[in-house]
Amino acid sequence: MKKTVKVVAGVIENEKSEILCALRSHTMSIPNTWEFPGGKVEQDENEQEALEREIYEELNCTIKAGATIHNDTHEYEKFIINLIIMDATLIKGTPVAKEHAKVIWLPIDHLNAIKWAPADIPAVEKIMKQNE
Ligand SMILES: Nc1nc2c([nH]c(=O)n2[C@H]2C[C@H](O)[C@@H](COP(=O)(O)OP(=O)(O)OP(=O)(O)O)O2)c(=O)[nH]1
Repeated sequence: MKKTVKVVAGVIENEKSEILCALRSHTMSIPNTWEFPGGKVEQDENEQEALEREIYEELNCTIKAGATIHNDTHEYEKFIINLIIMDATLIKGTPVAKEHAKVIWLPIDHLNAIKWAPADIPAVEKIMKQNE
């Protein structure tokens, strides 16, 4: 049976209404695809805590996790992901790619110009639709 992995990811918006997008490196799982930064929820932490921890570890900045905007499952070849995407507010610092190949800020109406991890596609469509 495939394992289900619970992953939190953040939609971080800047003052120009651009969204932070992160490129998974060739050494990561699901390589060379774009994602909302975040990661797996560990035991003994809630979803907000997990997101705030992951963003600090991966991007060296402090965020406050907000409302959940997407919560769905997607079946990959090797595992099932429960992807929970939350709004996030940058509190301190500037995001720096410590583990990703790079990070970029994209206007919402350009989000579909990059190749997203398959589990993210419905969320990207939802975010773009809400912005129309
Ligand atoms: N952070 C994040 N991960 C995502 C997204 N969409 C998506 O399919 N994923 C997948 C990629 C990874 O397989 C998993 C997140 O785990 P992780 O960020 O801790 O990745 P990792 O490279 O340490 O994981 P792994 O190699 O041990 O599998 O969820 C997303 O938007 N954000």
